[in-house]
Amino acid sequence: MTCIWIFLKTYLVFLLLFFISWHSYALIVEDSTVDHSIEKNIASALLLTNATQKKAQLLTLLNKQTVNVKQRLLLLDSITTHYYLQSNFNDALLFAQQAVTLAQDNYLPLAAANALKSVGIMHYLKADIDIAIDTYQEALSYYNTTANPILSANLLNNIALAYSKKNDWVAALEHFKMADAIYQEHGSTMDKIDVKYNMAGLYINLGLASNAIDILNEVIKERQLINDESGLFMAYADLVVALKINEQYAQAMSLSEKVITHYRAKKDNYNLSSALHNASDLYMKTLQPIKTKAYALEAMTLAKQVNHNDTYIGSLHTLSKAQLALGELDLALATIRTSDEHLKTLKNENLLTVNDGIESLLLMAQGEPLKAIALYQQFIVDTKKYNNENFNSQLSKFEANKLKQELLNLKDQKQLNALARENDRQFKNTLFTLMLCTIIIAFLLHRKIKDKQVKVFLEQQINIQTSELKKANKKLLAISYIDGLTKVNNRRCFDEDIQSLWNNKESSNNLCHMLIADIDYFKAYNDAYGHVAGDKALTKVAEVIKSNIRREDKIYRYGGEEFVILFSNCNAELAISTSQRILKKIENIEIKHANSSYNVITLSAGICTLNLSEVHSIEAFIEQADDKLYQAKERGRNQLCYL
Ligand SMILES: Nc1nc2c(ncn2[C@@H]2O[C@H](COP(=O)(O)OP(=O)(O)OP(=O)(O)O)[C@@H](O)[C@H]2O)c(=O)[nH]1
Repeated sequence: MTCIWIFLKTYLVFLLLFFISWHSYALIVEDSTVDHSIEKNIASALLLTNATQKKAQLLTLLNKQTVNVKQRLLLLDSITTHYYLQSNFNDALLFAQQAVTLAQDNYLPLAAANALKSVGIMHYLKADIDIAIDTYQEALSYYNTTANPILSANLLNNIALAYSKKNDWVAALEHFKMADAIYQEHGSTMDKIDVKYNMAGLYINLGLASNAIDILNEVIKERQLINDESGLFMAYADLVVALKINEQYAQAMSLSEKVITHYRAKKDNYNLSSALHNASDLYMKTLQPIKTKAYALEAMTLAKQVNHNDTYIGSLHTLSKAQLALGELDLALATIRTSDEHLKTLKNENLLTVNDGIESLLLMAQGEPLKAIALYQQFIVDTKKYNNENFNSQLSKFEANKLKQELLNLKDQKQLNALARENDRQFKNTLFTLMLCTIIIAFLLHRKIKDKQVKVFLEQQINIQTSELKKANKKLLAISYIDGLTKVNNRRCFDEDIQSLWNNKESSNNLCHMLIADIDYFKAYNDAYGHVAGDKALTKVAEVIKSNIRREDKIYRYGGEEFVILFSNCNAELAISTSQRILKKIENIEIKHANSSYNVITLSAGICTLNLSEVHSIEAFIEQADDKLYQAKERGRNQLCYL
């Protein structure tokens, strides 16, 4: 046994050592596949503050052969981010696309989805909205396989924004709803604020400025609370636009200056160009053409640098209006024509019409009335069309109101859902409590019923047992006073009866007599016929005595072959004559007794009457009777002697 134990212990220690060595070996082998110097270099490159140096280092590392897939993906992503921050969306797009190919070739769904999302963002920023949406959808299919709801929601959000950009409000709303549903269940506070922010964007696009203002003020408060500076300024920028639409110019302008200062400090030219464009538009609306021109020119320059097409075209338009207001007719005309070129490529009919109006005014001012009239006619035709579109836009505003209602319903629905969930929870709690109470009550009732049943049963049992016990006691008591052999009263019974008789001797007028009888030569009988025959003879004698006395008289087996009779309520003559008759009867039944001088069983007896003046104790009374019995024996047996 000890040997087996030692063997087992050694085997276990060996196994443990083997496991530790194998694990260490595996770690070494795994480590050897990673080039740590590359990891360190990537980390130090990412920490560089000089953008040019950073890009150069990242590109150098990307070209190294020893870079593994994971590191390559990290590098591509960092380079994409670098170009994005530089607002170089074309180059950012190239590197993001490389990351997509690499991730797809290596079957890395999450990395592929992330890279596709970057590609989508770049297309969006380049205003290639349809391609952006397709790319986002492709990324979404990857995210769905990675089962990460928040990533999917973020993408749905991006898709919604892209649809907003396309003025496809229904699709935008649909995607916002899908994203919102996920955020409500799985999203962080930040995610939920982002949904609000995007909803505000939708309101701006729908022309529902006051709704947008309300939501944006909420978003601003929440972003201030969580110190989300970049999100906060994006909300400020949108609030500027919403305030402008709502014609709250003073507020819009002061906020606009704050936003410009922020983006200038951050050197974020993309957002700065938008902010400058919004400001120039604001100044034009408040009839400040010099400021309008300055801001529009700066916005154009920056927008061109960062390929922000919308801002560039919008700024050209504002600039032309400012130039016209300043009387710079040639410059205004040139600006309008440049704007026309861009609008034609973008097929923006509305703005083209507006440009025509401005241009005809300019031609008239320049002394070219024929051209001006032709253009004006064109302007009239287009304006009609534009007015129609304006009507349509009114219609779409009507639609927008419906959408607004739908958005509010969505909000209400959310509250209703929350309420329903709360009600459901409360209902379940109540149901559970009720069930618990019911179970407890049922249990208690069951116990009570059972207890009652048990109690009744026990009571019945007790009653039965008690009555049986009483019967048994009665029986026992009766038995305890009866002689087992002869079935007449025993000595105990006699002792109690004589005691009670003695106790009542003075109060009662009862005349009482005691007979003591003894079978003659009974020893000889036993000797001759045996004890069984002796017992039978004893029983027979008892029977004879019993059947010859009155109901009020009592027979007792006093001991061995001796019997006592207590006679009550009778005179001495009756007691003596009864006794003599009994003796005669015994003789006459002729129980054969060869060793007796009478040849049959006989009785000798002594009888006396209780006389209180003569006897002073029970014993004395018994002694009197006993003396008489002795006398009967002395006189030859088979006879009665009395006092
Ligand atoms: N068979 C039987 N014998 C008993 C019983 N009780 C007492 N005896 C017998 O009764 C006999 C009594 O004998 P004794 O006291 O000597 O008296 P006796 O032989 O009757 O003589 P006398 O009384 O002088 O006539 C004894 O032998 C007892 O054993 C009993 O329950 N059954």
